[in-house]
Parts: sequence; C-alpha cells; structure tokens
Amino acid sequence: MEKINKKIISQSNSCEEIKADKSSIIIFGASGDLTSRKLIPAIFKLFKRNLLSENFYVLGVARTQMNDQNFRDKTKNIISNLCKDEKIINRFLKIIYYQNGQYNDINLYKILNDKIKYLDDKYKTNGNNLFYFATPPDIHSIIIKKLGEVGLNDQKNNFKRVIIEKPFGSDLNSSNSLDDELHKYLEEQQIYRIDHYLGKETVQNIMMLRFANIIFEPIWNYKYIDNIQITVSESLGIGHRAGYFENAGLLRDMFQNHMLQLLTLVAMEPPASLEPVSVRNEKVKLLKSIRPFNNKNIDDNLVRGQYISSKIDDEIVPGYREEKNVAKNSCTETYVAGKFFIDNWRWSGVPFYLRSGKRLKKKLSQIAIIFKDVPHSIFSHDFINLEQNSLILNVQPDEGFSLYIQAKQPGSKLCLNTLNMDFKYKNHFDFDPPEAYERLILDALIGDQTLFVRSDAMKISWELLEPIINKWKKENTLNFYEAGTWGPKESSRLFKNGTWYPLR
Ligand SMILES: NC(=O)C1=CN([C@@H]2O[C@H](COP(=O)(O)OP(=O)(O)OC[C@H]3O[C@@H](n4cnc5c(N)ncnc54)[C@H](OP(=O)(O)O)[C@@H]3O)[C@@H](O)[C@H]2O)C=CC1
Ligand SMILES: O=C1O[C@H](COP(=O)(O)O)[C@@H](O)[C@H](O)[C@H]1O
Repeated sequence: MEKINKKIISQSNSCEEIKADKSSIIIFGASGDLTSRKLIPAIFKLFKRNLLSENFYVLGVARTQMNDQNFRDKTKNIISNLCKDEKIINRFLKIIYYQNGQYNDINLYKILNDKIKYLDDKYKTNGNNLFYFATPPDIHSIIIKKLGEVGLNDQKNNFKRVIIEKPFGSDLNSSNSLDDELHKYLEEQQIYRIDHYLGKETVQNIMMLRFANIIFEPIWNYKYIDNIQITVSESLGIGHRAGYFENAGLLRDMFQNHMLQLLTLVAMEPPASLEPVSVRNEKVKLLKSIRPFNNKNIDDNLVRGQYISSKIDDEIVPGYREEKNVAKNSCTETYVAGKFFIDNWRWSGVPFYLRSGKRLKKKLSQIAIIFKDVPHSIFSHDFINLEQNSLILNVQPDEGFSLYIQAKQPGSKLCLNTLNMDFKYKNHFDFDPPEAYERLILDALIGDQTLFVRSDAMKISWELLEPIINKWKKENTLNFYEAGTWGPKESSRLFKNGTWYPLR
C-alpha cells in the first residue's frame, strides 16, 4: 500500500514549497485542449520554479500522428508565452516525449511499457509514474484496463498513480461503473480524481480562514448565519465544447463537482488534522448531511435556465440553441440555481443558495455569508432596513475577502452606513498565486490526496443529483434568460424572504 506523504503538512511551519518526488508524467490525450491550455503550462511552471525533480520526464500519448520533435515544437509554442529564457525552455523541451497509438489497441500499451522502462532507466525515476487521463471520459476505463493488462498499474517499491479528469461518469451508474473498473486495477490511494476548484488558492484559504482563526468559528452556525450564497458565474458560452455540454448540462458540469465541493468546504466540521483522511472524512460527513432531493421538493428548490441571444459588452452573442453543434430545440440547461439544506446541528434551518451559469453578466466566483439581524435594533425607528452583516469570500477574480458592517456616518446626526473592510491577496502578498493545475499536479507527485475527491464523496454527490437529473430528463421546466444578465428571474422564487446578495 502506498505510504501517504505527510511533507505537505510541515509546510505550514517552514512555508518552503515541497519538491516533487522523482517521477514521470504520462499524459493520455496529449494532443488535446486541456493539455495545451492547462497541463503543459502547469508542468512547465513547476519546472521553472524548480519544484520538479531532476529525475523527471513527460510522455504525451494520443492518436494524432506526431513524433517527439513535433510534440516538442507544439510544446515550445505553448510555453514561449510563459518564459523568455531560451535556456530554460530548451532544458524543458529535452524532457518531453510523445507516442501515438489507438487507446483500445494493446500494442500501444506494449510499446508504452517498453518506452516507459527505457525512459525510467534513463531518468532514474525509480519507476514512479503518474498517468494523467486528459481524454474524453468514455475512454478512461479503456485506458485503465489496458494499462492493467501490461502491468503498468503495478507498484512495487515505487508508485503508479492516476489523475482522472472530470466528468467522472455522467450519472450515478456510470460513475459507479468507472469506479469499479478503476478499483479492479488500482487501490484508492493510487486514484486522484481531480476537481480543479480545489486547487484554487482562495478555495484552499476557506479552511485557513475558518480553522486558523478563533473569531469566525464561534459564529459559523445557525445561531448567527442567516443564509449562505455561492455563485460561480461565467460570461463565456460553451465555446467549442458543445459535443460534451449538450449531453452534460450545467448541473453535471458544475454542480456535481465544483459547487458541491465549495459548499462542503464552507460547511464541514473542523477536521481533527490536515491529514488527507481527516479532511476527506469530514467532507463526506457533510455531503451525507445534505437534505436529499425527491420528486416532490425539486421544483420548489431548483431552477434551471438556458441563455438566449443578447448583448454582452456591446457585442451580440448567440443564444445557446444557435451555438455550433447544439440542437435547435435543445433543453440542456446552461444555468442552475438551487436551495440546499444541511440537516445537522450546526446548519439547522440555514438555506444555502447555489447558482452557476454560462453567459452571465461577468466571470465571478464568490461565497457570501450573510449574518442574521441584530436581535433588537435600537436604530430601527430611523433606519428601517438595517443591512445585515456579511462576509464575502471572493474566489475569483480579485481574490480576497470583504467584511460588510454597519458604522456611524460622520456628522452631528446619527446616521448609519455600510462599511466594507476589504482584503485583496494581490495587495498583501507579493506573489503570483500558482494556478490550480500547478498545485494539484504537484500534490499528486508528492502523494497528497487531500485536494482530490475520494470515491465515496463522488458517489454521494451523484446520489444527491440523481433525482434531479431523472426528473429534468422527463419534464420541460426550462426558463430562458438573456445572455449578459444574472440568469432567469424565476430563480428569485427560491427565496421566501430576501433575494440574491448583490454581486459587486
Ligand atoms: N478543456 C477543458 O477546459 C477542460 C477539460 N476537462 C476534461 O479533460 C478531458 C480532456 O478535455 P479536452 O482536452 O478539452 O478534450 P479534447 O476534446 O481536446 O480531447 C483530448 C484528446 O483526446 C482525443 N480524443 C478526442 N475525441 C476522442 C474520441 N472520440 N476517441 C478517442 N480519443 C479522442 C484527442 O486526441 P487524439 O485524437 O490525438 O487521440 C484529443 O486531443 C475531458 O475529460 C474533459 O472533460 C475538464 C475541465 C476543463
Ligand atoms: O470544470 C469546468 O470549469 C470551467 C470553469 O472553471 P474556471 O476555473 O474558469 O472558473 C467551466 O467553464 C467548464 O464548463 C467546466 O467544465
């Protein structure tokens, strides 16, 4: 069984970044969009920051015909925007290799087996391999089966780990089947289910804010919190990903993973330690406490929408049904808002409002903690609407947080005004935070699974959404919203009192 590396925890004392163990990364789907836009830049940045071992190489695998030199040329195009130092670029290109082949052809894996052995010897990686599945999801189980057939899953005194991209299945059944297939060849400690939101600096800071400060934890419960609102909005449409999105829809694309993970971090109990097992146990406990949806409560608690053509920044953008490769009568949702309850002592009666959508007014991810009214307002005769205190965690952009409180406006008359205390990362830390993929790839190389989704958490997330997926398959309850707005007006019906917190 793989020994979990605990080095990451000691970082809090030294703040020194931990270097990856000797290893290789073998990327399946190396000719694709994710590899070019995220993975190669992230690996290069780690290399440039000297966080990769000297005993390290990258092997790209895909069907596209390319040789090492072609893949190096492609890589050079990607990284030359990130660095002007030719020496660093050339050193990096030397450790890049490529192999083409068909994912379901055993010959590809026999060739890979030989090539990996050769490169492992050359780079003295101790046979440590991290396989990254950046392929369409239906290919994942084929790859793991074939890797198993040639023994590339087999760890002896080394490690063989797999990072799996989302979506992890498309419903409970397919997710369970994929998991079963993975577990035929791998132990859970070898499997890294990635959710890139967990690698975002500000998302990781939610735990620090909550559990490294005494002032927040005592008020982080039903006694003081009125409601919590989590918004992940995007101004872009679906781009070139219609093939995937048409079948997935926003509930699977964003709620099953990122939204539920954000909810979990905001609401979970303090873990006993930062050990991966402690943190992940608390997350699972929380997911299990979310009140289940059923045919009776779905319509009251969820709203789905689809964007229609309108203007964003003076430019007319097409509606979802006019996007390339989208059916003219598509009922795929591009927006979801939901009201969630957590049935445990801490969160009794506190609604969690979650919303996410494409083609909204702007790209923004934020968590708004809205506190209760004061129990008795001595100011209420003058100020009927005393604004509730709120704490806003800005995940992106403008990473940081703001506390909104009431304060006296200067002057002889007693007037109150809302005052915001803003903290922005960029003003405080003279440091460009690493991209999510950088952090997560480094963690996988180190062997830290804390920020990856465990099998049981994945299963519970799908279980929670399954009734919604099934109901929406049968019924047409789609609301339309103009691109460039904050989504369908119907979402306000989720609120008995109040409304969405204004997005600033
Ligand atoms: N792109 C993104 O921003 C994000 C992607 N993801 C996930 O990452 C994974 C990869 O995404 P992305 O790079 O965008 O995907 P691509 O569509 O670019 O596919 C990746 C590679 O897989 C191969 N491929 C594509 N279609 C097939 C097919 N039908 N059969 C076999 N191989 C195929 C192609 O390589 P070749 O033809 O050379 O074999 C392609 O270069 C997916 O699981 C996706 O859901 C997750 C979050 C964000
Ligand atoms: O996983 C996904 O995330 C992106 C949004 O990620 P962000 O880091 O840019 O906020 C989303 O566009 C995509 O549809 C989804 O698959």
